[in-house]
This record gives sequence, structure tokens and C-alpha cells, in this order.
Amino acid sequence: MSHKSAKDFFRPLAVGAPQPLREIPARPSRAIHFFDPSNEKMAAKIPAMVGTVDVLLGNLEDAVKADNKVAAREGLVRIAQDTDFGPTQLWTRINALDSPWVLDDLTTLVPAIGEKLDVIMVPKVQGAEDIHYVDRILAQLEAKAGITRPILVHAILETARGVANVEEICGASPRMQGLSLGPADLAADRKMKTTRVGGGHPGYLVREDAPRDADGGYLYDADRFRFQQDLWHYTMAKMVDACATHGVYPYWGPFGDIKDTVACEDQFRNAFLLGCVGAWSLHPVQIEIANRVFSPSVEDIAHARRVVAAMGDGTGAVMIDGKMEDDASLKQCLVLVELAEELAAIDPVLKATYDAIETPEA
Ligand SMILES: CCC(=O)SCCNC(=O)CCNC(=O)[C@H](O)C(C)(C)COP(=O)(O)OP(=O)(O)OC[C@H]1O[C@@H](n2cnc3c(N)ncnc32)[C@H](O)[C@@H]1OP(=O)(O)O
Ligand SMILES: O=CC(=O)O
Ligand SMILES: [Mg+2]
Repeated sequence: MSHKSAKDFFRPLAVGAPQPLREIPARPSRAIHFFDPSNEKMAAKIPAMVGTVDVLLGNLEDAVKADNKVAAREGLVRIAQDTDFGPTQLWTRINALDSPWVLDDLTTLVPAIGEKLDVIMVPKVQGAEDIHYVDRILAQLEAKAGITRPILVHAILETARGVANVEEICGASPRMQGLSLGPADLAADRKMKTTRVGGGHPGYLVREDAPRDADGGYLYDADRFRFQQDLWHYTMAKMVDACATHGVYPYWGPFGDIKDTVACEDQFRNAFLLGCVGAWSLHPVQIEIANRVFSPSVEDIAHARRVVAAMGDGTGAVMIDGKMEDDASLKQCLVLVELAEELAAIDPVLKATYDAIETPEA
């Protein structure tokens, strides 16, 4: 928990810094699309991607070669200054707080493109102290540059200590926009014995009981079903609870097997069903997957609207298709209906799809 008193929580941390937000706006962010601003081929594609993806993120940290750190920072400044982002958010991922690059990242980006930067993603966050550091320096830089609205902060949950401190991280600052689960660094930090970027592992499984022979002996050699388990369930659920408690947004992070679009979709859908609002896209092919998976389906919206219509003032119990619906299932339906409305406001194709759903009689 923050050590600030409640009355000071929403006070700017530097004279002249913008007033902190009291609520994080629910802006669609189904795909956070990563690009390396020092990679000319990738960078050239960014202006045309505006409007096709909810968030474009200029990555300065891992996956950018050490020799290219300055070029990436300068490339991001150039792209941000030259591009009209319209409805698309612009985020960046700065280098780690213990790296030789992060101070220059912050002191360069905020004055140059602070008005255009919606969110700064901070990697390898360990506890509230990391957020407090970023919070204060951002306030100082915003004040100096005359930035008129606060730049929000997003933390990556990718260390064991970060997971242990997840609640205090979410509540460390009114700038906290959300958290992403970073499975690659987290696996390394925990000393998990995997070599992948997200996804399951064939060795992490539960096996069907061995059948018995006529004398009741176990047939251990028999063919038995194996059910691969989810390595990330505990962390994702813990992250979602911490985010919901503090009014910030949870995200799945990267899925590294770019060619396995089916497993990527599964990973994203698990995150969606468990409460996440989006995931990272590392390659253009993952944008469509995230946009589809993190938008409520036509079937879910049709059902949710039926429940809303049938529930009248929102109290009591009704039967729909043999199932009991009441105040609590109505609230779940409203989560989907409200998300659909937010997405329809920025996605005309989705709006037309949702508008075409027949609305039931009340
Ligand atoms: C693991 C923990 C983490 O920190 S994950 C986050 C850090 N990693 C990243 O940000 C990775 C970002 N993505 C990439 O670097 C590339 O997509 C990787 C995975 C290396 C694949 O690149 P490549 O072999 O060029 O793919 P490709 O030949 O299929 O590319 C086709 C065209 O699309 C482009 N492209 C590729 N990725 C992006 C991207 N993220 N954003 C925009 N454009 C992208 C390629 O440059 C290529 O362009 P062209 O057709 O040759 O002109
Ligand atoms: O930064 C992301 C990760 O998985 O590590
Ligand atoms: Mg990482």
C-alpha cells in the first residue's frame, strides 16, 4: 500500500505537474502492438497501422539490441512527432530502472513527445518503490515541459518479488493504468525450467489414473489420457484480482510462437475469460487475433442483452433457456455489454456487427 496519506494521494508530485486522474479511462486496448523504432522496416509500417490497432508501443527495452538503444529512442521521438495517431494510443516500454538507458529514455521522451504519449510501460517492477520513483520523476518532467495531462504508468509483472508485491504495485500511484504478465522474464526469475515465451508446456500435465487388471493390479504401462495444465493460471488470477481491487487494467503479455496462431488465440482467450482486457502483439499477425478475442462475441452480446431486457429493474430471478438469471448474472452480462459499447465507439465494423443483433423485447 502507498505510504502517502489518503488526502495526498491525488496531489501532484511536483509544482506545476498536471492533476492526477481519479479514474483510469476505459480506453480499448485489445492489442498492444510492439515495434522496434530502430528497425527501419518495422518503423516504416507504423503510420499505416494507425486505426488498425488500439495501441502502438515503441519498445526500447528487451528485443532492442544494446547498440541500437539510442537509435530506438530517437526513432520513437521522430515517429511520434511525424504521425497523427488519431484514435490509436501511443505507448512506450522504457528500459529497466537499473539499466544505463532509462534516465535518458525518460528525460528525452517526456519533453519531446510527452503530450502524445498515453502510457509508459515499466519493465521488471519489483514493488511500490519502483512506481514511486517513476511517479515523481514523471511529475518533475511534466512540470518542466508544461505537459497538460498526466502520462499513465503500466507495470510488467515479471519478477517473483513483483508477483509477491502485486497489490502494492497496483495501488502505488494514481498514474497506474494497468499490469501485463511477462511470462518470459518471470519464468527466468522464478527459475522455472521452461524455454518459451508464454504458452503451455507438454511436461506440465496431469495423467489419467492407471486402469486395473482383473486382479486389481495397476496397469502402469497402459495408454492414459494426459491433460496439459496451464502454467500461468495462478499468476494471471492473482494479477486480475489485484487490478480489479485497484481499478487498473490487466493484460496478458507476449506469446512468442508467432507461427502457432491457434495456441496464441487460446492463450489470449484464457486471459479474456479470466478478466484481462488485452494482450501484446509482437507481429502483425497477432493483431487480428487480439482484436477478435478481446471483443465480446455476437452470441455473448445477444444473450447478455436478453438477460438485461428480462431483468427489468435488475433485481429478482428469471428463467432463460432453462437457466436461472439474477442480479449477479446480470452484472456479468453488463460487463460484456459495456465493453461492447466502448469497442463499438472506436471500431465501426464491430459497431455494425453489434447493431445488427436483434434486440429482444423487454
Ligand atoms: C519475450 C519478452 C518480451 O519482451 S516480448 C516484447 C519484445 N519483442 C518484440 O517487441 C518483438 C517484436 N517483433 C519482432 O521483432 C519481429 O516481429 C520478429 C518476431 C523478430 C519477426 O520478424 P520477421 O522475421 O521480420 O517477421 P516477418 O518476416 O514475418 O515480417 C513480415 C513483415 O512485417 C514486418 N514486421 C515484423 N514484425 C513487426 C512488428 N512488430 N511491427 C511492424 N512490422 C513488423 C517485418 O519487418 C516484415 O516487413 P517486410 O515485409 O520485410 O517489409
Ligand atoms: O517482457 C515480457 C516478458 O515476458 O518477459
Ligand atoms: Mg520481459
